[in-house]
Amino acid sequence: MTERRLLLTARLPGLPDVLPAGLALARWSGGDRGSLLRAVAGSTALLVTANEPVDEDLIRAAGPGLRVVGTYSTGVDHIEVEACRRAGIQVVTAAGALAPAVAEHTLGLLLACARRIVEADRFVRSGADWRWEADAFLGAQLHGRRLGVLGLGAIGTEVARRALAFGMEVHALPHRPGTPLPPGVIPHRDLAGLMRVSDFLTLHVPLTPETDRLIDKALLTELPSGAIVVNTSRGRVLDQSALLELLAAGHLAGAALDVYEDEPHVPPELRHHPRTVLTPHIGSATTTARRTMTAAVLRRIGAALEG
Ligand SMILES: NC(=O)C1=CN([C@@H]2O[C@H](COP(=O)(O)OP(=O)(O)OC[C@H]3O[C@@H](n4cnc5c(N)ncnc54)[C@H](O)[C@@H]3O)[C@@H](O)[C@H]2O)C=CC1
Ligand SMILES: O=CC(=O)O
Repeated sequence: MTERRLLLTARLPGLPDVLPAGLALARWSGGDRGSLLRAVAGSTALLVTANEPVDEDLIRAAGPGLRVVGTYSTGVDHIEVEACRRAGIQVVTAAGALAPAVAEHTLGLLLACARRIVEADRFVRSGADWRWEADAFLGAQLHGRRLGVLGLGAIGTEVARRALAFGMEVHALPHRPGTPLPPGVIPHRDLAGLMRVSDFLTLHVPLTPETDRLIDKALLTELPSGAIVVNTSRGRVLDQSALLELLAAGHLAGAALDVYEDEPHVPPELRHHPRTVLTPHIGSATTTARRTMTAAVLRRIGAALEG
């Protein structure tokens, strides 16, 4: 019997504990696309991260033995799911394991931006001479203010619950009309209406043809003046140039981003703006979430291979 091989493209926390039985592990140690195409040949299963697009070239390079592609993520926008389906390859994800971690990061970004924590931290570290002043580093309070949540799935719902606990008024747009929302969340009928009430806007939709640059300049302009935008979904859900324009014009007070249009490139205008808070796509980066993600995706790869 030929050996069944699982090719991994990354180091995964918690891996030695949870490897499915009957699979030999191979690791791609990084490099250019060509080296990944060579490494995948003959694999039965492939476990990628959101950094590695899974397209027809990769499927062809793997050969006919490839039966399952697992991704160490919730999002599948880097995977040509239809091409996998045509080739009889199942796609499994780490969904479900990371929503609390991403929700905590989202609230962390929101607080950091609204309360100017990163700016204030830089100021203290600069060694500047300071004393308490009544009008220094004035920021926006979350309590009593309105948060618009776009995408009320696993992560958006966790964010909404935490925001309600902070005393915020939480507004959202049900994806399908009539879908019940979590208790306490105020429903809207259209996106422009949601924008108009959002002192803070947080994005949690997957990147799909429908959501690609969904939040464009017209919608950003509908936000109240002084609004803050938080994005931990995918960079391309938001028109990044429009965001920059509205930040520069002062219509938006700030932006807190974990994801970017063209990762890992972050434009200088974003990096140098005093009211942006920027993290390098680390929404799910807690030890707990990452170990749970490893276990979840490997269990799903094992189950897919067992049929
Ligand atoms: N920054 C990070 O490290 C992470 C980012 N993500 C991103 O967050 C996204 C969401 O993750 P989950 O909440 O787990 O996914 P999910 O599938 O549970 O929720 C997505 C929700 O968005 C809704 N939706 C889709 N299109 C919509 C539209 N046009 N208008 C309104 N609602 C719409 C869906 O109905 C669903 O309720 C992922 O697809 C991924 O891109 C996920 C994990 C970590
Ligand atoms: O971006 C990360 C994911 O899990 O999706």
